[in-house]
Amino acid sequence: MLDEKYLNLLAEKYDCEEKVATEIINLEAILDLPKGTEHFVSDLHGEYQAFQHVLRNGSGNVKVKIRDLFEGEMPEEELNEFATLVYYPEEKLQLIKSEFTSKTKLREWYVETIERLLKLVAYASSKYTRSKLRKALPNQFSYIIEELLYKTDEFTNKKEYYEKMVEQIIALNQTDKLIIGLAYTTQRLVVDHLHVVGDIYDRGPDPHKIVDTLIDYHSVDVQWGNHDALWLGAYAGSKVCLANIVRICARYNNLDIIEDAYGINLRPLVNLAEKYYEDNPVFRPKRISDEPLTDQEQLQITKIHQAISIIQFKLESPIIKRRACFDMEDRLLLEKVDYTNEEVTLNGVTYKLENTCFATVNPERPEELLEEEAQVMDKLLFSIQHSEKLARHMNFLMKKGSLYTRYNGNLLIHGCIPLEENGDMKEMEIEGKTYAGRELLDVFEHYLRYAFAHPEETDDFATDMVWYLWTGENSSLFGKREMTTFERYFIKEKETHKERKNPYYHLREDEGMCRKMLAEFDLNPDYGRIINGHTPVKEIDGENPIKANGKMIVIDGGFSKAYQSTTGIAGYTLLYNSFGMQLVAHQHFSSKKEVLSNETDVLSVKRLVDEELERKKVRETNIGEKLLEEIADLRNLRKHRYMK
Ligand SMILES: O=P(O)(O)OC[C@H]1O[C@](O)(COP(=O)(O)O)[C@@H](O)[C@@H]1O
Ligand SMILES: [Mn+2]
Repeated sequence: MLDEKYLNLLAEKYDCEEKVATEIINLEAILDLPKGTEHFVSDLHGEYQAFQHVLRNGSGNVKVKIRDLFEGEMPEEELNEFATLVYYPEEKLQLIKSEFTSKTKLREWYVETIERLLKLVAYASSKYTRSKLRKALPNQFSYIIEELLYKTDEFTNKKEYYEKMVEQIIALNQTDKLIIGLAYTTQRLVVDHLHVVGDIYDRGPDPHKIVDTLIDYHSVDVQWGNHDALWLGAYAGSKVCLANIVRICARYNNLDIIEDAYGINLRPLVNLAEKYYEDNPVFRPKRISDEPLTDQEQLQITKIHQAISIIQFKLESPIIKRRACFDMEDRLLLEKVDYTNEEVTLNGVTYKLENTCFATVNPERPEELLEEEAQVMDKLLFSIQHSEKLARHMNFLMKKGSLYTRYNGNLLIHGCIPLEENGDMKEMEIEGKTYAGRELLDVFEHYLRYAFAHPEETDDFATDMVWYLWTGENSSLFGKREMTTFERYFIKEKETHKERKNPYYHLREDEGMCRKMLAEFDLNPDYGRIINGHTPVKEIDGENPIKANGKMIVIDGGFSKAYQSTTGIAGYTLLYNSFGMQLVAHQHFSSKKEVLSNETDVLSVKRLVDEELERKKVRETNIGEKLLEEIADLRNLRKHRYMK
């Protein structure tokens, strides 16, 4: 029985029996609609343009709908042109219009295009309620579009009615806006809910634009990646996380993100860098941007990259020392260095150091920051915590994000569930208590949320823990024994660069193991799957993203341009509609310009993961569960208030 207070509140909204009944009827009907389409993406790594493309074409879903409707009726080129119009309506309209020489012909094209778009919207919305469709329509035209969508079928003089309306739309110069609106409505309808399985940030140039897009997206959740946690950590007051994000931006020639997108003043860091550092080949920026760097610019970035890397290594030491439970003593590398001979001994082997830049390191106390370095970090932290835009973006990540998500029976997680070689959940002792599996992840998330809520605390356990999530052995986001950043910069021998992966990464090939992990998260192993990002699937070497008899799907295919040569493709995405699950492999995306002019859709190859035996309904989804609860409440209200 619901308590009286709650019933009273509910009765305020449904203040007569008819309203209660109407809502019950409405919700019951929704339960029998087919489940909405879920779209999964991961490891976007700042590649805004490529992300936009898969979002706009719904991982090929828009084209499928267009084909269903118009194949045979339109020749292939026209199909492609129409699809491109739906993806990039503003730009494509301009291109198409510029090719018309006669007004009458353009008018004919308008009439036909509007009609086609209306058909497409009607088709794409056929599994949704009218109210949902209404919400997806461009506000200023919703009335007209609804008239066109619904009335046309009912009247015998439908042709005339339709023509009259379209004629007026054209006469009043509203056509372009209407076409654009209908195109966006289609994009929105083909995907009901978007999951971003981590790593929005780092390596690529535009993570901030991706987050802006996600903020405006109609329905989305995020599973944090290790790179996202790094940004959250920086904002939450972790200086070592902050040093890392600046280092990665310098490494990939993306300091614009920090300076221009988030408005952070890098001057103090630049001054420090100019004072202590020279050119150094391993610290030259990796990413070649559209506008090549001048030698001067490249040199400056190279210096910044060294300055911030050394600060990062220094900042790691005290954390490792004060947090025994992180078990990272072997990462106290600055202290292991023999500064006279420029050597370091790791696991009993002595290696020569190359490309060193230890001008600010005091061999007696290597972890000590110079006064200037400390000031740089204080200033950087102050500006990062006062960037209005970053605050907005980080708050969004907190609101819509989590370490893992249980959704419609599946487990979505960026990295891993730390395991022992024998398949047991790996334990970690934190502040005197031992955790493993789901409990461990919940504790991690608790600390991250605590750190975020207390940005003024910079050296407390929770803040250090966020850095651990980036780089620690038991972190579900990282899942490797060590991050060999230091070795990769300073030691030539490749064996020192290796980062040993948690046994999870081979055990996940096993169906039984995946079932066990699903059960650990209270999901039904017969129906659920684990959806992972984080480790690039090397198609090139024949690796299969669908593992463990379909219980495990890894969708990091390399949106990140920097990684495409190792994966061989340009990313995977996953679609899950009422008929089942499909994996989409995307080929290299060159540019929006290329798509617009050649209408070559990025070739995407679909692979069936599984086909549902029966079409899945809303009733069987997370949303369905909520609706069932609402219905039960309403039935209660009906009984107690209206004695029915
Ligand atoms: O290719 P880069 O930029 O050197 O990055 C390598 C580092 O990135 C990591 O792979 C982490 O990033 P990912 O989450 O994208 O894998 C580290 O394990 C590794 O040390
Ligand atoms: Mn990752």
